[in-house]
Amino acid sequence: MGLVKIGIVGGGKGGSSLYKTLKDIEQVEISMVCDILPNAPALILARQDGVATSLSLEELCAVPGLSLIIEATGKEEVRQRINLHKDRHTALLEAVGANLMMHIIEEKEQLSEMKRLKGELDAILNSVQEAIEFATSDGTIRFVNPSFSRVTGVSSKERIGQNIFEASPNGALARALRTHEPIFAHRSRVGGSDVEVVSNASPIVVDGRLEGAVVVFQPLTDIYKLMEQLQASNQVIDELKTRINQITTSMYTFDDILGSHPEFEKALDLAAKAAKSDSTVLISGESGTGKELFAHAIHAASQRRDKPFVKVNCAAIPETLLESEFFGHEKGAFTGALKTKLGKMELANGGTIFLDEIGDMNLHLQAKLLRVLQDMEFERVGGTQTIKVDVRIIAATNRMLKEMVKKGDFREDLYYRLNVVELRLPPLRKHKDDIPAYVHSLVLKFNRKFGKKVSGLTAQAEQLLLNYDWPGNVRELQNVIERAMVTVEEDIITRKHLLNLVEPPAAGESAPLGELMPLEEMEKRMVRLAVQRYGDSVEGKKKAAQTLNISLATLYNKLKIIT
Ligand SMILES: Nc1ncnc2c1ncn2[C@@H]1O[C@H](COP(=O)(O)OP(=O)(O)OP(=O)(O)O)[C@@H](O)[C@H]1O
Repeated sequence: MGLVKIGIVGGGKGGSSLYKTLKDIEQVEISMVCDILPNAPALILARQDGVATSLSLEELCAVPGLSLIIEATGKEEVRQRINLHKDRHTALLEAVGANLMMHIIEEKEQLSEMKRLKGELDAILNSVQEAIEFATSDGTIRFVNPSFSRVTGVSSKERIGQNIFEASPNGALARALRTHEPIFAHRSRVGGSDVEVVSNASPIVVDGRLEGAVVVFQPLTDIYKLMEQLQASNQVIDELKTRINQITTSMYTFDDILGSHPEFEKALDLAAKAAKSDSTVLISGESGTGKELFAHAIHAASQRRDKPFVKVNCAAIPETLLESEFFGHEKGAFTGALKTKLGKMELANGGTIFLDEIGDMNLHLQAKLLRVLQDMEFERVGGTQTIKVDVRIIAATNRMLKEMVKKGDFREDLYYRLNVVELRLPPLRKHKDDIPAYVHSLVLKFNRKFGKKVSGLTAQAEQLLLNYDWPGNVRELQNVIERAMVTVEEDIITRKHLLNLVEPPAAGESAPLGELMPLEEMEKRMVRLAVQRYGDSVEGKKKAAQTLNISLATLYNKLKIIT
């Protein structure tokens, strides 16, 4: 269809509303608008749009090719004049007819808009997972979406037309209609089905009048399923957190171990061989000789290097918890066991477990550990299921296990089971030749840490270190060098920086240990000596307290009095 060219006569209220409606219709071209008043509203609009305007009716009638003239003044006289001047092919539509036509156009537009909205709404309602039901104010059910039938098993055919006050009188929809109030998180069964649901319903009020209400609901099973999934995910997260906190990979390798004294080299060779096998290793040596360092290095050089390295300090775990620490526990196994917890054995699966201070493990647990070493099987505390693991054992002790076996404090069978490869680390006093190399590497390390440029030690200072007996071994040497590096202001460590650190305390406190002195004085000296030896760190203080056979808290109290 070609363009319908229209002229509008009359630019008042009627003319301008006609103008507005017609100008948006694609097939229509408004050729001209005329009125005797230059500022008639339709004329202003037309000018804004670039549409021709005129003050003369005759001029409008003369526009060539006009299909239609709409007379919007409602005046008989105007109609007659148009008839007189218009081309005989041009139709004339009077205001009444024009209004009717406009009304039809508007209705048609509204209808197509409603159709579009309905299409969109249908698509939404049909695609949502939640069930939706609508009822009018008298309770007649008018609409259910496909999810409604999926959730309840009741077809839309069955449901639509029923009355909600009979079908589901206690449901959220009926309540919203009764109370005119929204209803939230309402739990009920859908009438006509056995499905328990959680619903939200809202009344629909138009111009203050209740038109109906709509309910949206989900079956409880879906919500339970989600909750279960959430709980399961949380449990996995918790377990992973625990694992991450407890598992470390080995932090040191053989490259971090210094020492070339023949006796020390023997230990290194044996450790390197042990790393290639899967055998259990028992590392013995005084405190601070590097037992843990060796354990790390063995793991790092073994086939298991990419698997966990889990350390258990057998002396630090309270006896009552030792078993649960090792083997884990089931939820509710004892008061405080709020959830299932994996033990160190399970955490170390595939890797290495380092049993530090093994000599401090009680006999009951020794028996259990022996069984585990033999079968690599155990049960969690409070559990019945046998758990099988593949773990390499490295144990360490600074106690004379053999002596303990003789006294009956350590199981002989366990001792032999652990002692497959025995690695004895010599005390530092037995390989003092290595001291210069240790010192060199420590000076480099602390230069980096403290931002200093210390080049080394004077010969006298070095001699002082070589004369000392190093009861705390390499750890004590580390502490001494660290303290000296903190105090040194020059670029070389001299004897004076070390004196207080490696010699018995000066004047007043200098009585050799063979001499008698007040017990109180003796205690102070021992506390000082222990902290000097093991260092100021918490770990150092723990060891000092352990060696002095007092609790950490007591050690802190004594230090407060001394300083
Ligand atoms: N041969 C070594 N080369 C370099 N550093 C060493 C050596 N031996 C020990 N160390 C260092 O000394 C410190 C103490 O070592 P480690 O903790 O391994 O001793 P330990 O024998 O396990 O002590 P404890 O029995 O008190 O637990 C660590 O910082 C370690 O890195």
